[in-house]
Amino acid sequence: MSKYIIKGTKVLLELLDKKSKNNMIKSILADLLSVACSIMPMFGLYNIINIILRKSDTKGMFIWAGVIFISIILKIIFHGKAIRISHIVAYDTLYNLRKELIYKFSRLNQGYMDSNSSGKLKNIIFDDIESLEQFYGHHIPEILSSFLIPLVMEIILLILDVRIALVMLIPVIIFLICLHRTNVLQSKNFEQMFITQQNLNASMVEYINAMKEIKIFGGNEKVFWRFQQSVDSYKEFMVKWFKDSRYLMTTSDIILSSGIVFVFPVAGYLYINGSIDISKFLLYLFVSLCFYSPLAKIPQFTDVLSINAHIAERLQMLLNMQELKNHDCQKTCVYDGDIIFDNVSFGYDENKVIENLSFTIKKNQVVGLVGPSGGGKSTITKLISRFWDVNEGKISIDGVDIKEISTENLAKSIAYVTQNVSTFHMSVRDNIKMGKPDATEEEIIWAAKNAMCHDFIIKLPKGYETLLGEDGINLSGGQKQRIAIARALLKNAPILLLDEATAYMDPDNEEQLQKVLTRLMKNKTVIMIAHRLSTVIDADKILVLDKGIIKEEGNHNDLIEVGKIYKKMWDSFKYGSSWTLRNKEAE
Ligand SMILES: Nc1ncnc2c1ncn2[C@@H]1O[C@H](COP(=O)(O)OP(=O)(O)OP(=O)(O)O)[C@@H](O)[C@H]1O
Repeated sequence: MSKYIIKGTKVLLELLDKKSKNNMIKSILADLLSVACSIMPMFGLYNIINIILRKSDTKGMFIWAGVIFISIILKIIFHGKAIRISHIVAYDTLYNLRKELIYKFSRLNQGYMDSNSSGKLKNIIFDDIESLEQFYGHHIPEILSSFLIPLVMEIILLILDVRIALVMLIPVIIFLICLHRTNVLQSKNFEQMFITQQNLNASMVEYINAMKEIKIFGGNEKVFWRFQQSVDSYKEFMVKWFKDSRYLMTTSDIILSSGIVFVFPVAGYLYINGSIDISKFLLYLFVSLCFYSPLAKIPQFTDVLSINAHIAERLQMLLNMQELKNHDCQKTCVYDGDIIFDNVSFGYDENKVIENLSFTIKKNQVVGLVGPSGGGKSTITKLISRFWDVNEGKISIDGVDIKEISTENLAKSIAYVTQNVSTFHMSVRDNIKMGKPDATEEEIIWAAKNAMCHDFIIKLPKGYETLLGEDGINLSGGQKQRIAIARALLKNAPILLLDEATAYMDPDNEEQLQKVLTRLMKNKTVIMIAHRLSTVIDADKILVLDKGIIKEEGNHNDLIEVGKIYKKMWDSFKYGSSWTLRNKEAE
């Protein structure tokens, strides 16, 4: 076995918890007993042949036949037990790994989730982890018997006749050389295989997700070409790999099934020159028929083991990835003081999105963030929520660096409504209740009414019980946003982040909702990002952000008086609104 497989097997075993390790030992012990029971029939057969040849002791023959029968039954029982326990280990481990991984994802920098496609993440959580079942459920007990049965037979043959024992080994040696060479080739290719497989998976998900845009804007050929290219490169890679290893693979397959070709002439020669009697001759032939079949399973094991070992290493790397720094807060506190950006710099990659940014948002202040697209407005709200950690500088709430606040506490303190709201595959009521899991019916309806979604919810087929998501109802963008606002209202967190929270709504509804929000935002610290400037007109302070730098700061009237960027934006906004009105009037 190559070093790679040994190292990978070690990693696979490290992924087991203590209970599973103990169970694994039980499974191996049960399989060892089953191996002992597999050897017994050989003795029985040897004794039966002797009795037949001597034509004596027919009673003894039936006793040996009974021993063979009982050994077979015991083998079935022990092997069944070994497999049952190993499957408990397998599914416990898959469950634990999936749970740990999902928990890990929630503690990782959001950048990891963004830089990995959903296809890739699904691949890791579902396919990769599922494939480990082969190792834990089958290979641990079976691989042992595949080695042990021939090993015990070989020891017995060494005691009976060293010459036959050595001849038996010739095909095994050729087989092991081929197997080793195949494994070396495999370990060289595995990394590349995973990359091509992942590209294939990602391009397939991209193709399916982009179907809507393709239908509207065309470009099928270009996107399909990318998909086709990853299918082609996967095929080419696999074909080349099999081409390189074809002789090694076929030799290792065939050499074992032709083991008798080596044993038969040597045993025949020894019988003819009187070195062994006919019972030994028959026994050796019989053993040569059974000796090699367990070994034939080893290439399958090493194949799966190499894949599993590679997956296990990647999983371990992922599980050891650095999490967002997350000191547990000593007090059970909810942070609702001033939010201070102190010389903050941040970039998603090497390019800085925000540079040396400093500002203060006082407790219970309503602050509007405006500015050209791509200026870093959403990034500011994401940094406050710690989707990412700042590269330099410090963000503090209530005087505490947010890196020192447990993510749980920070999450309790913030309600965040984004442009792209996700609803979950559950009832409307449960979707709203996510803001406060123990909310009463009255509270849910209060939140829904204030977020202006009660009216459309009661018109849904099952009202608040209507299922959303894939097999349920699809809500419009504006309706989803109102559900998210209802969630935020229920949560009643001291800090409210609204990132284009009303962007999908029509102007009449938006205005109404804005009034409700203004009322409910009292006694909360609010950061509001808006392209429609009418939304932030009443804010205590407006920050005009461009290329990650605050260009202007003040309330609406101050900024109009300054007469620079904000004033220009306001004039364009007014012109846009009046243009719409004039056109409406003309209709
Ligand atoms: N996950 C990401 N990875 C890499 N770059 C990103 C990521 N998210 C945003 N950016 C980049 O960071 C910059 C600031 O983006 P941000 O979304 O904060 O701007 P914004 O002012 O909110 O824009 P908009 O008004 O269009 O929503 C942009 O150049 C954007 O391309």
